Amino acid sequence: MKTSIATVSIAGELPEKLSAIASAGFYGIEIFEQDFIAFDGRPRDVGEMVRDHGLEITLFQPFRDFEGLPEPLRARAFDRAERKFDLMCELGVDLILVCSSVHPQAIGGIDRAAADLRELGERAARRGLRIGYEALAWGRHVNDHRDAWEIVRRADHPSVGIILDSFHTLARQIDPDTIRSIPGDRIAFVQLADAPRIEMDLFYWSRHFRVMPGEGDLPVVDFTRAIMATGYDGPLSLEIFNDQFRGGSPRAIAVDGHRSLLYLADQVRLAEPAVSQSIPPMPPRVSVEGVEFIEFAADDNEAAALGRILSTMGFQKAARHIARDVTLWRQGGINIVINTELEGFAHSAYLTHGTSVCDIGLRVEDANATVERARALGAMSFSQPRFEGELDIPAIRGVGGGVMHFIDGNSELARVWDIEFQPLPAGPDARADAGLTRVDHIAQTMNYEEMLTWTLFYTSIFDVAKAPMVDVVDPGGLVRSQAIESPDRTLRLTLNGAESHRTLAGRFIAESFGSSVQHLAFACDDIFATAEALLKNGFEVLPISPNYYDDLASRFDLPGDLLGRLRAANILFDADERGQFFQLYSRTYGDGMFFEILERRGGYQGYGAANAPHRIAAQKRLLRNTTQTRWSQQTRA
Ligand SMILES: O=C(O)c1ccc(O)c(O)c1
Ligand SMILES: [Mg+2]
Repeated sequence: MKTSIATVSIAGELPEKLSAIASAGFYGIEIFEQDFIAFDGRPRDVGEMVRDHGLEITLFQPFRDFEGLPEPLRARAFDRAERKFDLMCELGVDLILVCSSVHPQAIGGIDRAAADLRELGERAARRGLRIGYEALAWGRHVNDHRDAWEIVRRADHPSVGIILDSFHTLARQIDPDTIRSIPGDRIAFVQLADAPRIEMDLFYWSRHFRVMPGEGDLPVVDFTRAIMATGYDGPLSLEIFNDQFRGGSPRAIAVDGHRSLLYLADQVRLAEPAVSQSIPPMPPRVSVEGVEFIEFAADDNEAAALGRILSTMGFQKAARHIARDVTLWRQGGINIVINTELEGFAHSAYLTHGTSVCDIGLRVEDANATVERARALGAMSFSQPRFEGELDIPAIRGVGGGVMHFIDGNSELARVWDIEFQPLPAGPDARADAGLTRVDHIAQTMNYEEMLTWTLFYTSIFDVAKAPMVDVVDPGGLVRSQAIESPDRTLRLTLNGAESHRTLAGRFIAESFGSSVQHLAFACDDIFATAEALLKNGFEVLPISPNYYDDLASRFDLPGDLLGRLRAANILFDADERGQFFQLYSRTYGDGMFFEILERRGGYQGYGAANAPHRIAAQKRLLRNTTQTRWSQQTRA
C-alpha cells in the first residue's frame, strides 16, 4: 500500500514538512503549488530534496478553472497548463490534478469538458505526463464524482483519469458505492479526508475543517472499500485542509496522518478481504477488559500524603514490591500503585510532572498482541531494566509521555500481584473500606490541539468508540470533553481539551508541565453509605454551593427527602431517560488533581456534564487562597 499526504496538510516550511512526512513513514507527497512557490529553490532542487527524503512526488496540484471556457480564455488555459507541465518535468512528477472549474465564464456542457480534457491529455501524453480530473463539491457545473467520471469516460484518453476525493463525495452525501462501477485503471489518484458533521457551507467546511480519516464523522471506510473494490492500486493520499493542523506540530500531525491511513486500511482489509491483498495485516483492535492498576509517581513525602488521602477513601495499604520502592493500595477491584523509586521511568515522570499518574495498566485479551498492534500503528513501545523476579509486562507510551502496561490471563501476567508483591499486614492507622468497587473512568487533560491525536490513538488501537463531544463550562473558559468507551464500558476515558490557562484544566497542564490524568473516578454501589464511610474516615469532601441544590429541585422531581440527603452529603445528581447518577468529589491536590466517587443507577451512561461547572466553581473557591502545589502541604499530617 502506498501512503501519501498533501503538503498542505502539514505545518512548516517545505523542508520541515518533508522531514516530518518522511519520518512518519509515508511513501510519497502531493506537492501543493503554493508550497513550491513559497520555497526559494529551483524545481529540480525541490524534486531532489523530496527524493533525498526517500519520498516520491505522487501528484502536483491544483490546476484550476480549466475546462469549458470560451475563447480566448480557453487558449490561455492551455498555455497555462503547458507551463505547469514544464514545471512538473523539472520536479519529477507525472500526474497533475485538474479540479472542476469555478470560473464565472465556464460554459458547462459535458462533451465540451470532455473534449478539453482529451486535448489536455493528448498534450500531457506527448511529455509523458498524465491528467487527473476531480469534481470539487462546489464546482460550477461539475460537483459530483459521477459527472466527473462521465467526462473522463467521454474524454476517452489513456492519459486522462478521474481523481476521487472522499471529502467531495461524502460531504455531499453521495453514495460511495457509486464508485464501484468505475474501472480501477481509470482512477488516477485517490485523496482521503474526513470531517466532523457540522452544518456549514461546503467550501468553508472543506478549507478549514477537514481532519484525518477516523477523526471525523464521514463514512471514509465505506468510500475506501469502494475504491479498493475497483481494483485501484495507486496511492491513498491524505489531503487535509485544517486550520489547527496548519499551526500544529509537523511531526505530530504527520504521525497522526500515517496512523489514520493504516487504521483505515486495516478496517477496509477486514471489511473487503477479497480485494485487500496489498494491505498488510495486523492484530485486531484490542478488547479491553478493565483497568488493572493506576500508578502514581511521587517522592516519599508526597507518597505519604497521597497514602493518607487514599486511606480516607477506604484504600488499604496491601502490599509492597519485592525489589522496588513501590506500594500497592487496594479497595474492591481497584489497584493503586505508588512508586517512589529514585531511578527509572516513574522517577523521571515525578521530576518532570510532580506527583502524578505515570502509568495505567489495562486488562486485555492478549498483552503481546496489544503492543504489536500499537506498534504497527506507530505507537512507541516501552521497556526498562527489570529486577530478578519481575515480569516482562508489555507496555507502550501513551498520552503525555505516560506509560500503558497490559495484563492478560494467558500467562503469568495475571498473577503479577502475587509474583512481584509481598502482602503487608493491616497497619494501625488503616481505615474502613468505603465500598469503592472499580475504576469508573480516567480523565486525561490535554491541550485542545492534542485531542484528535489521542482520540485517534485510542480508537485505532483499542476496541473503543467515541461518545459525542461535550462542552464543559469553566468560569475561565471552555473545556471540551470527549469520552471514549469500550462496548461494555469496562474502560471509560474522558479526554478533556483545555484552550485557556485560566480553566482548572488549563492550569493543571501548565503547573504539571503537561501531565495527563487529572482525575480518577471510582464507582460504588451505594453512594450514601459510601459518603458516610468517607466522612468517618476523615475524607475531605468538596463542599457544594447551596444554590446548586435549589436549582436541582427546580430541574428534577426528586422523591421524598432525596434532595436533603444529597445536600447533606455534598452529592451532585443527574438523571436521563435511562437512569440516575450520583457523584461527589475531593478538593484538588498538587497541581490540580482530584478524585471523584460515583454511583450509576439504571442505565445512566453519562458523566454528569451538567454538574461540571458547579464542581469546578467549588474547587476554584477552595483554590483561591492556595499557592501550594505539593500534596504534602495540602493534607494534614
Ligand atoms: O479547496 C480547493 O480548492 C481544493 C483544491 C484541490 C483539491 O484536491 C481539493 O480537494 C480542494
Ligand atoms: Mg481533493
